Amino acid sequence: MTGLSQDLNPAPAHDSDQRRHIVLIGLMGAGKSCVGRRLATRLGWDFVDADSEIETAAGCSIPEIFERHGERYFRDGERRVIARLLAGERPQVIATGGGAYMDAETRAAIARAGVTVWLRADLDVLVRRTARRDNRPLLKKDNPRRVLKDLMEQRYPIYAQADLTVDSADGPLEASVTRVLQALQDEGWLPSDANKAAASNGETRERS
Ligand SMILES: Nc1ncnc2c1ncn2[C@@H]1O[C@H](COP(=O)(O)OP(=O)(O)OP(=O)(O)O)[C@@H](O)[C@H]1O
Ligand SMILES: O=C(O)C1=C[C@@H](O)[C@@H](O)[C@H](O)C1
Ligand SMILES: [Mg+2]
Repeated sequence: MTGLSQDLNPAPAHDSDQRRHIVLIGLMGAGKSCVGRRLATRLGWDFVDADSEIETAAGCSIPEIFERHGERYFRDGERRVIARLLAGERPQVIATGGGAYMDAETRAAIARAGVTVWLRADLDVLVRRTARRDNRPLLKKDNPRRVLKDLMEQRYPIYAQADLTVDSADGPLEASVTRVLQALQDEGWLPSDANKAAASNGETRERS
């Protein structure tokens, strides 16, 4: 049994006032990892990337998990890892993997423990961004654009259940981070001085 199979701590049921984490969802290349990391820095919060946590638990990379065990095994591990992250008491920014929110159990757990922000980007942007690296097994296909288009059709109606939707258009990364912060403040998920508080808070405290 690998570390990923052993990662079995489910999230407790949380009351609505315990929605303490900021959870980023969206397709591959939407910016969950890079926007999430910088958002955490601005807030002075912890940042955690579910994909990295899965790799640590499994002791190998995501492409290797897909190759050795298949997607279903990855999805089971992903569900357990995200449940464990959500159970953390300390508020954190959590970047999920692109498929995580499609799992009904994970969606329900996220809704109990956090506010969900969908980073939305259009097809051309996603194709361009994901072409830079070959670490996404679902896109190791002849026509990654077609795959992304199909995933948009399947996933966007579900992603739309997020509490907030923020455009992750091209341009300076910090502009996307500012849009996320502003949306969280506008909707009352963060105090209006959250960003200023971050200025004196220093660096991101990243786990593991
Ligand atoms: N808002 C943005 N503006 C400019 N570049 C961006 C933006 N968001 C992401 N990028 C770029 O796109 C690439 C992919 O971003 P990132 O890895 O954060 O996506 P992701 O949503 O975490 O994808 P995955 O689901 O595959 O983990 C990075 O090279 C990043 O620099
Ligand atoms: O969109 C997806 O299904 C995925 C996105 C990545 O973040 C990884 O979680 C993995 O490559 C699968
Ligand atoms: Mg990522």
